[in-house]
Amino acid sequence: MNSKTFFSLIAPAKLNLFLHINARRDDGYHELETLFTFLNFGDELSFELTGESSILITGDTKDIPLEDNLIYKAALMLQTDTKTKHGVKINLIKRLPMGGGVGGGSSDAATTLLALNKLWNINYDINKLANLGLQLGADVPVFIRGESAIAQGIGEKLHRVELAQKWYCVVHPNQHVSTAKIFTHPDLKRDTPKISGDWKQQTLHNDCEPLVKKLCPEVEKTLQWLLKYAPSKMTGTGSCCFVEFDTQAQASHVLANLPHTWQGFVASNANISPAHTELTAIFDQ
Ligand SMILES: C[C@](O)(CO)[C@H](O)COP(=O)(O)OP(=O)(O)OC[C@H]1O[C@@H](n2ccc(N)nc2=O)[C@H](O)[C@@H]1O
Ligand SMILES: Nc1ncnc2c1ncn2[C@@H]1O[C@H](COP(=O)(O)OP(=O)(O)OP(=O)(O)O)[C@@H](O)[C@H]1O
Repeated sequence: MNSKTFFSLIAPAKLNLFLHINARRDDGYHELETLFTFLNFGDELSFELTGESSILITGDTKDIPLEDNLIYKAALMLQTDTKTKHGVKINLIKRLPMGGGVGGGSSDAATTLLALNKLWNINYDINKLANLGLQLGADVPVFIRGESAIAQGIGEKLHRVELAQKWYCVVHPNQHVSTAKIFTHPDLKRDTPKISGDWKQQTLHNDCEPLVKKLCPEVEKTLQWLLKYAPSKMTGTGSCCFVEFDTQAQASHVLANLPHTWQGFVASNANISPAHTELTAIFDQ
């Protein structure tokens, strides 16, 4: 089979290394400042040109109705926008916890847009794809652009940053936290001042963490447990928590001791999204 009409791509996890909420806008969305890094771990999507115009999704779609699945929504959006006659069969292997704050749904959507842009020969530039992606979720543009970045605005204004390579042990406390529920909660802290000067010199934190700990004691327990090994943090609106190390061995040691009630994984971070690295290897070499 032709490797350009049938190929697999990762939809990597992201971590928010910090997340400051500065204000609430009139439309309910929040102005924030957050540092995104990508992990070398994620869902796996395969794309096959079928010769028909339908969009078929198979694999670990769990109980998400087709019309709500961000993979389907992304494919349909691109098909409608371009009026292409092409269709696709997409298979999903799900490894990222849903509602875990590691951006699984957004990353699936971004990988779908990046892949179909090539498979259907559309050739939209990254700006156009990122603008389309933003309609699917605030986190989609960073996955489309594929560079570790500080995000501002509602998450769509991205400033590229270079981060040192680290190893992370990411723990999912078996809790699903709804992003919308956290952002609409009256107790969410929404007034952290915008960072002025070099962000590396500042005290950085996640404004969602105190509220999620209060609403979800299992997250509090996870953060406490991880503290035995290193300073622990929560990503996004939770529920995943993580610790950072210089070596794989240190991160793997934490995972090896993880209580059985929780799941976790170990991964290094990447300044370029592994989805982009894989796509370049398929199409540009
Ligand atoms: C918190 C983060 O995970 C940080 O990476 C993201 O900003 C959330 O991104 P996302 O999951 O793609 O979010 P969306 O699907 O666009 O929005 C989910 C819900 O979160 C709230 N939301 C999201 C992003 C933002 N900047 N302000 C918000 O208030 C809105 O209530 C929205 O209804
Ligand atoms: N392909 C998909 N994969 C995961 N979730 C999906 C998908 N399609 C739709 N969703 C819906 O999106 C919701 C959020 O999923 P996601 O895994 O992106 O959450 P998250 O990791 O908390 O994201 P974020 O950090 O962006 O808030 C899920 O609860 C699910 O109902």
